[in-house]
Amino acid sequence: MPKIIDAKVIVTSPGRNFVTLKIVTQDGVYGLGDATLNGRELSVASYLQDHVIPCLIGRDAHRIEDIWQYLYKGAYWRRGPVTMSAIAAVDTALWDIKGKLAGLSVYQLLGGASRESVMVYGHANGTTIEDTVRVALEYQAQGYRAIRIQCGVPGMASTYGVSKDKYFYEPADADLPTENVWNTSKYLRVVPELFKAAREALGWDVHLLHDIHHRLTPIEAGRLGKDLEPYRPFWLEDATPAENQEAFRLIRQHTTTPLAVGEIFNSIHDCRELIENQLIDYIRATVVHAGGISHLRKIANLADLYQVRTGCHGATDLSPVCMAAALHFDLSVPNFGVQEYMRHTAETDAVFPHAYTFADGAMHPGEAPGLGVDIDEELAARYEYDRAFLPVNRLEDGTMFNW
Ligand SMILES: O=C(O)C(=O)C[C@H](O)[C@H](O)CO
Ligand SMILES: [Mg+2]
Repeated sequence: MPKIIDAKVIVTSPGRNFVTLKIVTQDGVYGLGDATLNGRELSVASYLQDHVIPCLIGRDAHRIEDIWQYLYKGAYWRRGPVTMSAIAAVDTALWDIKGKLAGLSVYQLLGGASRESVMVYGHANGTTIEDTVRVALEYQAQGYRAIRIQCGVPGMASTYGVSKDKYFYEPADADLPTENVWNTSKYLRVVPELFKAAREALGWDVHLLHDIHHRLTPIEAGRLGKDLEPYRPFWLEDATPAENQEAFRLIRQHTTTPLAVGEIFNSIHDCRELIENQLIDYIRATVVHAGGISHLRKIANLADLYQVRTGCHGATDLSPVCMAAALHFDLSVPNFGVQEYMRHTAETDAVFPHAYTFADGAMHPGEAPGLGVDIDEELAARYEYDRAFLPVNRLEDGTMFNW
């Protein structure tokens, strides 16, 4: 058996923080797993270092499911982003090892390709509608078939999804949380105008997506969904906070605009009712925050029964290790929908050399055995951890709100 003889956590910050688990087997084969939890990185690093790694040594790296169950049931304290990101890192690293030992890429182990490549969506953002449309046109010219559009809201100094750089969006921007201000009615006025302008400029052969980032009540989301129907959005994401899964029923009753949710979910139980009651169209849970490839497959299998498709989170805080794992998963699952793709910086790509590629608006994980992604540890060591928080959001009267 490929016995696990060593494991370590690598924290590096090539432009932003990443936590990576490296598991080494007795014959020198190693696997990588992403464990990055944006703004709370060191909690997962400690969970792995102090509580998981000691339990891995001596185990058979081939027994992925058994180790998953051991860490999940064995901890007694189930679920939660820290626990599930740590388990995800182990799971991902073990799939990487299994692929390397078999001489097969992970998607082959998952049943092989269900499609030739996976459609991705890029992020077009700008402070004005015109800026956003201009950037979206650039994405379209680069071959993207799906584009997320976000723009600034007149009268508000900042809003989610709008950055200074037109290509790189990095919300974890300060060593203490930045405070943003929010006004729902101003926002609700601008989004239909953005979609109208985007359809006029880009035409109808491109999918348009939008992220509400948990900021509306169900009835407000229903109204926005209805207002956007003439422009046929691909999806509206995170319309309302999803702790109460039932909340999506109200949105559903008012609009046929497809709904996506789940980037902050970490367990199948976070989305079971949403899926079984067909209250959503796309599930956005991802490898690193939802228990790894093994658990995400269970979510996708449940979703498939209800014609809910996948749309994995893929922001820059998910490292290239997670991106590779997501692409293997996307290529193999029958009910794939779309994959989010925010390019990493050149510094990040240098630390994590990878086999995945982008062409014509789609990506492929490549044929390298395992995940097809590595870490340059010497280079990684040059980028020290740099504390960074996600912003917080307040209403104009100072009330704490959803970011
Ligand atoms: O990519 C998205 O859809 C996001 O909403 C990005 C998140 O805000 C980001 O990943 C938080 O860490
Ligand atoms: Mg989102």
